[in-house]
Amino acid sequence: MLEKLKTSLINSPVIKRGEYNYFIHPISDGVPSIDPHMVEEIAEYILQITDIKKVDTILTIEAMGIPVANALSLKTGIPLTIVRKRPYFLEGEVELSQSTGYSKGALYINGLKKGDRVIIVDDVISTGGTLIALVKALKIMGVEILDVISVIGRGTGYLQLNELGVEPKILVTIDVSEKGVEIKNVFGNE
Ligand SMILES: O=P(O)(O)OC[C@H]1O[C@H](OP(=O)(O)OP(=O)(O)O)[C@H](O)[C@@H]1O
Ligand SMILES: Nc1nc2[nH]cnc2c(=O)[nH]1
Repeated sequence: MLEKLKTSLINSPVIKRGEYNYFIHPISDGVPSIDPHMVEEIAEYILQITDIKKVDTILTIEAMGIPVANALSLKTGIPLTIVRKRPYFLEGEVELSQSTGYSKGALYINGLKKGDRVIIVDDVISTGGTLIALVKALKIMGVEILDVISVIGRGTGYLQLNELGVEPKILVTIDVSEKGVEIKNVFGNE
């Protein structure tokens, strides 16, 4: 399972962003181009491992969470809410600061209210900086997080989510070094 994802990940080029070994892959970068059959394979897999019935909206983060989250939204008919990188100044907008292994910035949540039940879908979890900030903000807002899914995982950042009471489901865990990408684990194959 997830053969297209695994095979393409193993061949991902790795560049330096500062000291950070950054892999380049269609799902996490849209580069070189995104194979819709790979997105379909991923979306199907996610629907097998998460209970989507009670979800009010699928929540993703601009930008590269969008392709997979949108595929899920189309397949399920559940609305898609995108956490953006620019403000909209709408009533109730929530700002949070995001940091990754190579960038810092602000994120803005609109369209969610207390009691909303969401699943968070993103493309990559690495330091966990993005999802930790988002989960903390959602808890303050009183939004109910039913599941957290990341297509690709690297490093140990996900462990800090455990401390927030969240067990992210990571479809494929990888190791990244200057030499390239290695597959460590596939979710459900434990
Ligand atoms: O676990 P972390 O260290 O936070 O890294 C994971 C985040 O990195 C990427 O976001 P980025 O801000 O690079 O934006 P992009 O999706 O627009 O590429 C990715 O989409 C994740 O949200
Ligand atoms: N494409 C890509 N996105 C990331 N987000 C956090 N780390 C990475 C990485 O190494 N590659």
